[in-house]
Amino acid sequence: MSQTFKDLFPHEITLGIIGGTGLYHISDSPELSELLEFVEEIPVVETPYGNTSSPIYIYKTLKTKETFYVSFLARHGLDHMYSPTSVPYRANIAALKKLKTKNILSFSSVGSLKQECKPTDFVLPDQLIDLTKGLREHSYFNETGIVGHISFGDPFSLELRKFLLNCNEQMKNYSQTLHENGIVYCMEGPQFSTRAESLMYKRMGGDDAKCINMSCVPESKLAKELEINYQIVCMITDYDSWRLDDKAVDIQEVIKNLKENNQNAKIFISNVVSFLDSIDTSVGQKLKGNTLNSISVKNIEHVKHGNQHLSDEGKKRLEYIFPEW
Ligand SMILES: CSC[C@H]1O[C@H](OP(=O)(O)O)[C@H](O)[C@@H]1O
Ligand SMILES: Nc1ncnc2[nH]cnc12
Repeated sequence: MSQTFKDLFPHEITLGIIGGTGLYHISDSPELSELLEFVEEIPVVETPYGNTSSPIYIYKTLKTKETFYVSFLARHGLDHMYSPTSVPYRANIAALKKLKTKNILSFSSVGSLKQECKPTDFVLPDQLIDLTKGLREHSYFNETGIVGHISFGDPFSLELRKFLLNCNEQMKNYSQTLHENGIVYCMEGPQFSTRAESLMYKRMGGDDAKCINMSCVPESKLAKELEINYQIVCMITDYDSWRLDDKAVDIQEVIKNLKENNQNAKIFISNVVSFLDSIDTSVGQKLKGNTLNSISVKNIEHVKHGNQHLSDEGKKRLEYIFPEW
């Protein structure tokens, strides 16, 4: 049974976690069960953009001075039913916005484009290159009758990155290799790249080309449109297909490292949850108002007073994601 937004959770969510391939739950982790108490399961949420890909699980922190709420959603569904092209990205991010989510920490399995970035290493990219092919809905403005062009020069939240890097630095006993910046490419898939494509991406990004996945677009763009801080954590499973003396990536190669990566993801999450007291809760404020300011001047009147360009459906959708407008 799906649930409408009227019944959603009353508290603000400080950290909304999105799990990717292989990461479908966080409640099975011994590290996390000491830090987080399960509060509520919100069944698949019905939004004006369709249903979310999974229920949203809500937890509260146990060991922080202040109580924070943390949520978890599985990007591809609990049974991995949605391909990277068919994930209901707009519904997922809209539901997180409705839950008053301030920060999104998104996990993704990626191929490495650099020798030093080894399978099971993590990357916290600071840039992305969109290679998707226009098959996914990339914006909340489509079909509304208004036009918005948000700034996306910094696709990931600088403040959230700083907080995450700080958490990582403070965890002295944490041995996971984390590459602290670089470019993540997002391809359409579902097939992996050819060797020629893989080599081209590697050369195109030079030293900064770190990894490739199929899912941070449009997720990151939509989070920015809804003024939610967003950072992707890339977990390397393979060397993609640029190493000509090695075999080209296949799913068996990816699966080999999924278990270890997902265990490390849970350790990463526990580190972050342990430090939530030090998160700057005003970080989201920087994005506040950005999207309204990105709407073309002529359209502002449509938002405020409505007119023939704003359809009833468009209005319903905008009301869901931006009730403050
Ligand atoms: C299973 S390999 C390709 C698949 O894995 C990644 O998924 P996610 O980002 O959700 O962890 C990649 O983006 C592809 O969707
Ligand atoms: N080599 C690869 N290309 C795209 N997405 C991936 N996810 C995991 N490995 C990948």
